[in-house]
Amino acid sequence: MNTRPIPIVAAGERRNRGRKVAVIGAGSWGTTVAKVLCDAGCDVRIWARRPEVASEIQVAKRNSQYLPGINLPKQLQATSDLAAALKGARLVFLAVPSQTLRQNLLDIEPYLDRRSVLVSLVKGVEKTTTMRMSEVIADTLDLEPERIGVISGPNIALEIAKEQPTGAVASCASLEVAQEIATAASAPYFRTYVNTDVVGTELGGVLKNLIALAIGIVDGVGYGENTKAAIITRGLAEMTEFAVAQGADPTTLSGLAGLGDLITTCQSPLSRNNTAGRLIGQGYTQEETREQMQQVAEGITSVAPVLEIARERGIVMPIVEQVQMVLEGRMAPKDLGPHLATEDDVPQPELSLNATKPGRWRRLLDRMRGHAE
Ligand SMILES: NC(=O)c1ccc[n+]([C@@H]2O[C@H](COP(=O)([O-])OP(=O)(O)OC[C@H]3O[C@@H](n4cnc5c(N)ncnc54)[C@H](O)[C@@H]3O)[C@@H](O)[C@H]2O)c1
Ligand SMILES: O=P(O)(O)OC[C@H](O)CO
Repeated sequence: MNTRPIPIVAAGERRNRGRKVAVIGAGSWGTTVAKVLCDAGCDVRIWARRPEVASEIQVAKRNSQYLPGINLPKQLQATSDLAAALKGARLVFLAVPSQTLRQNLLDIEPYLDRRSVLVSLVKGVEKTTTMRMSEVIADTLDLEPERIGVISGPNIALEIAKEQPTGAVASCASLEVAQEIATAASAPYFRTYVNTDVVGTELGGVLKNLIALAIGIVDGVGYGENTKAAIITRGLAEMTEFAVAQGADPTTLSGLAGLGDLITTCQSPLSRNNTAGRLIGQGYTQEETREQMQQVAEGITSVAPVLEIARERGIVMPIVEQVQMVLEGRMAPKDLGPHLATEDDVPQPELSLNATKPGRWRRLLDRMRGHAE
């Protein structure tokens, strides 16, 4: 019997041989995912809005604006022609800003194969509708859930483009389709797990951006690690409560798409959300920060729609509320940290979930006093 281990690359290449995939959007994340897909053995076409970006990727195998210094795989094909990018693609990965996705979907609709699966790589919500990206896809293209997927995780593009190892989660209502997506997007330096919790996977990516803004703000003020650790810990509780109220599985939020992504975005100076927060903490206005940022910082746009949903559903999100107050100039950045607790007179027990909800708090106190319901 031949017991020699099969090299992962070869196995991946074999599984993906002849698999045609498209990536829509050639910013830092779209280009990085295109590299991962190529390294996994897929036949990849990336669409860039600007012809000069497509041309640089196609000819020089570089995307110098978004991934400076990275050599892209020689087999990667790039185009600014949507029809050419989508021809024959069963998996279509979407890496455009959240606020343009709806229009981008309308643009690609005529060229989609009727069996195509659309995979969102986007970590924002639509401001005008408060919809998650999978909801925008379903709403715009009227696709069944088995044709909509999501990938999310601790994924700073430049690190992955340098082949520094990490993981992510591919999610779809159909486990079989999630596995197909994960197989296509698994390279030796990029391990993709699967789940069927689209809501949790998607919201993990959205909500960690809001907590990373808070971390950036206190970093800009000059606060240290205690403040940040408190925000990350309480932030995860806020994220989990919000996501579970929308139907997410809480375990998703403690996995790569939740805690994992929260850690990387809060720690990395490469994170755009973290950077935007830091500029605001240093005293720049929201407008000045937007001008300085050359790239998408999804968190800034997601604060208002997330809070709109939270308020409608009675979910208390003190950190995100304070981020909004700071963004709008209603709170000084230096005041964000000390106000992590609610204004209740009674000291609260620390809970991973719902510590801020008065009803839950009262029930918990009752239980602690031995008056269980
Ligand atoms: N960069 C990362 O590390 C990373 C990792 C995971 C997820 N994401 C998510 O991926 C999404 C895309 O982010 P990114 O990092 O690639 O952003 P980016 O700023 O690097 O690139 C954005 C891309 O969108 C293009 N674009 C702008 N307006 C457009 C329009 N109207 N139509 C089509 N394309 C348009 C830009 O030309 C650019 O190619 C975001 O939701 C982000 O949260 C990013
Ligand atoms: O640069 P950010 O803040 O958009 O974060 C990038 C990724 O989402 C990290 O997983």
